[in-house]
Amino acid sequence: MTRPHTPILDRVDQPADLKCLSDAELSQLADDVRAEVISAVSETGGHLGSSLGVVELTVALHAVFNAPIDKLVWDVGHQCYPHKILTGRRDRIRTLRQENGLSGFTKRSESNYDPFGAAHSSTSISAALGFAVGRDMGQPTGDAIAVIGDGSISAGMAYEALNNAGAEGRRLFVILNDNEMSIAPPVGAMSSYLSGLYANTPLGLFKDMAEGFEATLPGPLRDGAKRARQLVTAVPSGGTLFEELGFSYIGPIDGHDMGQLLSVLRAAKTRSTGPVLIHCCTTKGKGYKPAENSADKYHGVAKFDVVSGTQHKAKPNAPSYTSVFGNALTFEAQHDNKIVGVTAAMPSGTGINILADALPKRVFDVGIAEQHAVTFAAGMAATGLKPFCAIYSTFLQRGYDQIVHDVALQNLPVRFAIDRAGLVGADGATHAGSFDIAYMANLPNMTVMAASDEAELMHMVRTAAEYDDGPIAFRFPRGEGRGVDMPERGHVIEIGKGRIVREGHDVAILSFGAHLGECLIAAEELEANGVSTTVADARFAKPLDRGLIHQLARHHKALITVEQGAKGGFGAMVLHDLANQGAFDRGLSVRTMTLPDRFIDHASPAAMYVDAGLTAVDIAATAMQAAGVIGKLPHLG
Ligand SMILES: Cc1ncc(C[n+]2csc(CCOP(=O)(O)OP(=O)(O)O)c2C)c(N)n1
Ligand SMILES: CC(=O)[C@@H](O)[C@H](O)COP(=O)(O)O
Ligand SMILES: [Mg+2]
Repeated sequence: MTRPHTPILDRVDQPADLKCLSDAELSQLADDVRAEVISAVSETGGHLGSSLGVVELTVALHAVFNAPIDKLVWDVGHQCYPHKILTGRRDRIRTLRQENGLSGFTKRSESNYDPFGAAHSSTSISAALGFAVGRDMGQPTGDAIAVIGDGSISAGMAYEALNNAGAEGRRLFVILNDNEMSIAPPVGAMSSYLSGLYANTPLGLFKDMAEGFEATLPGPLRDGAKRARQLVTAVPSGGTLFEELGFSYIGPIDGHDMGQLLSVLRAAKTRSTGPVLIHCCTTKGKGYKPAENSADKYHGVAKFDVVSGTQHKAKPNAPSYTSVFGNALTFEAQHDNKIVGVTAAMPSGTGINILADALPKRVFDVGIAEQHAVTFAAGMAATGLKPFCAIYSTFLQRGYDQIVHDVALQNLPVRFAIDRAGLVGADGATHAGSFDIAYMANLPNMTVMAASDEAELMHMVRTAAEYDDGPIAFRFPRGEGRGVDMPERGHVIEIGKGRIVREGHDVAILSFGAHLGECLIAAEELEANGVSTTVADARFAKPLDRGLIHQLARHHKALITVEQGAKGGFGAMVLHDLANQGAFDRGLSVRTMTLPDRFIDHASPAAMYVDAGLTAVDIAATAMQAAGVIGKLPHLG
């Protein structure tokens, strides 16, 4: 593959090297970095659009500030590829998101230029304020700079941080990277507010700032310039929300104009004593036409052809769980006008876009605001509506107190559609859906299901739609289904009832969720070793199918539970039940197979499950060991 010609970038190993470059060379460096990002991501896939949008900003920040003593905190971290290239990781940039390669996000263990890890949004201002306090209390820390996007600033945490930072009044820089995009076009009043801030101030008016900050400030009627001068003169005038919160506001500025960026950052660095917000306007996908022209601005892409922009996506063998969910929900909603869908800035990721296309008035995209999404759904449920709150397992963690306090405690029938359950692959540990079984199943009133295939998912959507007695959750993984036959419409499953999928008499494997396929493969291998194996699909972690568990416990030597989730989940529930029914007193041999008690690094999902010890071989080996059978696993080993 031809590598781009990058003469200036070739002279840069560390941010310190930028200090030797002229402003004109810094502009050329940005061009080189952009070419390198496009080339690298074409080979790895990843979050291209966001990274392309901050190329100039990244170069300017590293030219003006002094990382790693100054702390550059990237919100989400999905836009940090230019930062990685400039901070000693260029030699590994083509390993992005690959097994044993660079993470797709900032990660403390990867580089001391990543002072704070991320991947979930809206944490940067809080973390940067923490660094500012550390600095002021004598810790070896320089300036703290948070870079946060217009999508990410919609989350509650960002306001909690602005509120605190404004009151603290410490020197702190927040760069608002406003590209008028989240993953989807941004939603909400804050987004409109930000657009309004620069609607009447063409960015071109700030061009002169490239030649000198103070001397060339545009006229007094231009709000952004007025505020920039206010920073310089320290005369407060108020006006923007950020100023009301105690920040100096500068902007809007053109985030692709190196001259403007350098002037403003240098002035802010030299003069500010308190918190400053620099409103920087950028274009997601900047400088790569296929990205700029696409509806999602190439937010997240597969490997692609650089010339055409065509992505190399593998042909699916079965529909994705997400699309099965979206279609099933739409079908149910067409039959029940109380059903509504809620997403927190992930309409296509969750399949809620399918419902939105069919019934737009029945869908609510609340922005990146999972906590609000949950309580908002609870409010709707209290009126008799049937909200389906569709949130990835990992992001639902944000809304946990709301699940406990607003939903479960009040026994409100919110339906939680938990996508990306289990290990998700290239996004890695930050995005793994590891904990939801444990954190949902321990809640009074909550019903917890997991789909073992796409047909089961349809049944669970229907079951949830018709279940009104309290909150109910169903989880399903990222990616395609198992290719099973699907009904036209799901049927209602009896609450708390699992099913036997295969009958045997030595060992029972009780699967919860989408690892059923691996359990069935393991059963074949066990059979080949003379171990007759039952496989059951538990369907419910709560309420447990106690009758099924008793039956398996009584009629087998060993019982193995399998789940795509952390310890403390389904297996733990089964252990409690077995202990309390005295199964161990009768000598039953039990093993629980869960994700291990550690975070698993990014790789393909299959490789991550190997790392986790949750393959079909692992299941078969565990079952043989539990049953006291010595043998080999010829086909799998
Ligand atoms: C808590 C949380 N919810 C949802 C997401 C998924 N997510 C990742 S990036 C993103 C959009 C962020 O938009 P913005 O901050 O404007 O950055 P841009 O992608 O435009 O550069 C979303 C919704 C997340 N990472 N964290
Ligand atoms: C950065 C982020 O949080 C999202 O862009 C995420 O990577 C999307 O994941 P999916 O590809 O599984 O929708
Ligand atoms: Mg954005």
